[in-house]
Amino acid sequence: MLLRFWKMHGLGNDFMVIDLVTQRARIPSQKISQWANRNTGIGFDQLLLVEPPSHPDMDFRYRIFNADGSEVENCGNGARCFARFVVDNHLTTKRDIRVETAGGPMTLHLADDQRVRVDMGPPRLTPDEIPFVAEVEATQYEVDVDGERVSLSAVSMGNPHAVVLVDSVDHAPVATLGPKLEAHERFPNRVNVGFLEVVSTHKARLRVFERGVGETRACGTGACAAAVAGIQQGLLESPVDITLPGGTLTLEWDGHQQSVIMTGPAERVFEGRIPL
Ligand SMILES: N[C@H](CCC[C@H](N)C(=O)O)C(=O)O
Repeated sequence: MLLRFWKMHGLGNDFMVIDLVTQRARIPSQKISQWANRNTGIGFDQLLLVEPPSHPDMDFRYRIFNADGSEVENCGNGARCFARFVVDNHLTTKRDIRVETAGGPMTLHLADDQRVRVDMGPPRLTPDEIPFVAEVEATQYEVDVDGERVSLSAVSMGNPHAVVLVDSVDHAPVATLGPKLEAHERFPNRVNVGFLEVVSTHKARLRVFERGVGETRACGTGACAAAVAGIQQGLLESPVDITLPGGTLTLEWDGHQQSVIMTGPAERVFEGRIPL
């Protein structure tokens, strides 16, 4: 069969998006890394599947697979593209769209200025929820990386994030420390690694070495986790504009049990068909 898909991106974090509501197909896991290949495939950071919901109070099921084929709990930039996809493909007439993910429920709102506002749910901060190996919950942890002591925050947005404060993202050790932390033994499910530079109380810069991908142009859940870590440490105040290499997201968070609200763009690049 020929499978219809859209290529989309959120601030350069790019996706293959497949409608499995009007198309019936099972995607073999080995196809994901083949399609993700930027030389011999379509090329993307994540594959997003749009599926019918399994809960009556949800509009869709939203599944996310990294370029390495691993299925993950959440993708913030992908959530914005998901909203644009289902509205532009007339899969819903709603503008507040409830989706179920492996990391929990979210509400996506397509705003009039073409930006998308996502209620990402509350951050999860206890070590067990992240998961992260630690005796007690803290805003900062010390982790040994090849004999080097690294201070980091650990936050889950459904998916796990480590946030490392740096003086400048331009000189951050993304390519060296990123992969070491991604696979660190204290993160049993591996982890996304954010490098956060605080510019002012309402502005920051961020680069993210994503679990299962490597450094991306932007990471929505990473921006959420960085905002939470900065606010918890009194370095940032809500709302926070976080600028990543691909552009800027706006994050709002009023404290522990509250949802993190993320607002940003979602773009369609092209439509395609691929043999399956
Ligand atoms: N690499 C992430 C999934 C995609 C997250 C990112 N693309 C976003 O926008 O949140 C993980 O393994 O948890």
